[in-house]
Amino acid sequence: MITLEHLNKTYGATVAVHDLSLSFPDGAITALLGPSGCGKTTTLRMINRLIEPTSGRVLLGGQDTTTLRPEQLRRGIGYVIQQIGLFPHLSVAQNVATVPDLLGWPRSKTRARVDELLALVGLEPGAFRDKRPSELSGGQAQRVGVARALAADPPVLLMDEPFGALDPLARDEVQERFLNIQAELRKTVVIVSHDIDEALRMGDRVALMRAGQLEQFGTPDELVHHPASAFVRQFLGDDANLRQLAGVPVRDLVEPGDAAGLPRIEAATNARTAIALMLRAGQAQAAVWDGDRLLGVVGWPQLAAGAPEREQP
Ligand SMILES: Nc1ncnc2c1ncn2[C@@H]1O[C@H](COP(=O)(O)OP(=O)(O)OP(=O)(O)O)[C@@H](O)[C@H]1O
Repeated sequence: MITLEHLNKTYGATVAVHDLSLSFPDGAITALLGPSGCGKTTTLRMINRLIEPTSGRVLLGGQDTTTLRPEQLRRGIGYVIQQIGLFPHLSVAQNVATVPDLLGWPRSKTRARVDELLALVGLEPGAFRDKRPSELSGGQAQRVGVARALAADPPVLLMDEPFGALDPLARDEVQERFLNIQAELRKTVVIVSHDIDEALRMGDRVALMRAGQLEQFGTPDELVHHPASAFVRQFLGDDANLRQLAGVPVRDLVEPGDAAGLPRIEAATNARTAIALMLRAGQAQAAVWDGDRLLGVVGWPQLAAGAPEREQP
């Protein structure tokens, strides 16, 4: 759906993006990853024309984006940034309704949509609809930002370090929630991150950039197990395997077995956390529960075997 063709952006003598050609798969999350200054944000912003390319093209559903008016283009593209920029004088509901209001949706339709989205991002509409941004925690504000970006149901969502300002616990929670939402909505998502854990966890695909160019594009498994260059291997680090486990819920690794006396872990717990819990409990196995349903057990062999190939959308 989104295709970059020989995209370049220069600022005087600085080459921010150099001859970048890349297609972002439909209905999947692609993480743009790379060291500071490698051109991630510039690339993202050329998709919604907040930055105009020096040369090259961006195609959206086959259409050259320069044939669309920027405002028209941006209404079809949700945009979430780190400093979410909620309007402080507007309520949560009014913030989420920004684009539907611009599009002139009837009030009742907008209201229903706002409540639906707040529920989707895990904010009880009755409790949060009328709050002001200043009354929200960082994680709650970020979820309102996601709800706002999804309000007009855009097929494409661009996210620039969306969870970067959150503490690790809140970040884990919001990432998990976003992945659950995405499993349902299947938007075409491009997420900029310099956080390797986040990119490996969130990305169905990862585009690793270096100095304005694409170093490797592939699934997290491909980057971890088949790095295309020494740079990729170094950038992901020696513990890339362990990092990747942070993206695998233990429900994917469960095997039948005797759960008696084993420590309990929830099915949604990621494999890396599971290892930590088992270490702490001094056990080589744990029982995996989905609420009050016992799914089976996981043990070192499954966990140590590394992350399985993930199903690709
Ligand atoms: N408006 C600008 N004027 C001049 N140079 C710029 C401008 N915007 C970006 N650059 C330069 O272009 C390069 C790429 O910047 P960009 O913000 O895209 O990197 P990034 O990968 O998103 O970095 P970070 O992870 O630090 O946000 C950098 O060298 C940056 O200094």
